[in-house]
Amino acid sequence: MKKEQVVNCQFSVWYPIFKKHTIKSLILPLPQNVIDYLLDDGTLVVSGGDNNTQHNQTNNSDSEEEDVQWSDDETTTTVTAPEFPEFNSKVLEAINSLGGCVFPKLNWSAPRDANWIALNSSLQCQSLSDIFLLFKSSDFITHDLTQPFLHTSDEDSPNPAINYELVLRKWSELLPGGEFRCFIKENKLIGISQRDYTQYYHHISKQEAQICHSIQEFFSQHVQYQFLDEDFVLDVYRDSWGKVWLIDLNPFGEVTDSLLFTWEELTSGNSLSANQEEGDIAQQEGPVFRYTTSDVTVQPSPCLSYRIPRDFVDLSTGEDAYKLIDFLKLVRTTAVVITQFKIATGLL
Ligand SMILES: Nc1ncnc2c1ncn2[C@@H]1O[C@H](COP(=O)(O)OP(=O)(O)OP(=O)(O)O)[C@@H](O)[C@H]1O
Repeated sequence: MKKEQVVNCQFSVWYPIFKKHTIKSLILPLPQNVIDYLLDDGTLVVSGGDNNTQHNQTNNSDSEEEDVQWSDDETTTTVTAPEFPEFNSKVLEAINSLGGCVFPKLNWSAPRDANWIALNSSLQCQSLSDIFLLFKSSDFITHDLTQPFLHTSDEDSPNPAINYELVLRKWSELLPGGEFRCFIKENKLIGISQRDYTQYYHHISKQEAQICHSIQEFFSQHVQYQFLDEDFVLDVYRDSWGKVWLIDLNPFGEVTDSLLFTWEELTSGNSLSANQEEGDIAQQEGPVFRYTTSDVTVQPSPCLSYRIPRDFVDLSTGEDAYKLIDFLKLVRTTAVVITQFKIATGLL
């Protein structure tokens, strides 16, 4: 996978090409001070309260009296949030024009690994502070900002310049059983995988031929030969009427999860073979379709390890589990207390 392929898979590159077949979205350039804020480790976020403000902590506060001590770490204290009034009003305007609820992304990634931190445990956002809370808690967002060209084969060539963007997509309730990932090589659809392979969906085994056919048709009518590259990965959604929508476009390579395939299989040049464990239909000249066929093969969710910091995952067994639960309760209570304090004192 070359750097150019990563550049081409940015939202702002593929969205104009496939606008008619995907969820309505708006793209806002991300100002440098917002990027700096997102990358600043010493700054924490407390969610809640007013939709227009975020509540954070930075170093070197001038307003010590208003501070709330949040941690023992001397470098981290609670102070008035940095404000980005101009950017904030652009974001709110965009959110309103998309119906009031959005799904946020950066150039490539959504903060899928951080939904556990949101009060509603969802990526649904109604304000800039909702977005900041998710972005600042997400390794996927940090990856976009700091190492977007990881796993590229031309790593010695200079990195292309990236204009960072906030992508706001109209919130849509997507049923996980309707999501599929398609692997396109040399402009041919070679493989389709159930996106959420951790679950068994009865309707997929019942309708495998129709699903495969509708995705193939969508691909050949609307996608094939339309994109800048001939190798890429497409995420699609088949709604309850059988209509297929484009959800996302990703680079064809290690940086993208190959789900029920392996990258070795996908890149070897050999035709994909049937897999005994998962549903797997191969039509002549058609893609191989893999899905989970029974509860027996169900696997743990790939995002499980992101819900809480890794050290806490280790703590979560044995007698230390109680300490972990107490700690998490304390974190949440502290966040609520800080928010209530700020509301009471007019800081929010
Ligand atoms: N507009 C939306 N409204 C609600 N949920 C959405 C929306 N867009 C995407 N999702 C959900 O979020 C998931 C991740 O979205 P998306 O593929 O855009 O993120 P990503 O970070 O690029 O993921 P990946 O790197 O795996 O491609 C989707 O599989 C879908 O379940």
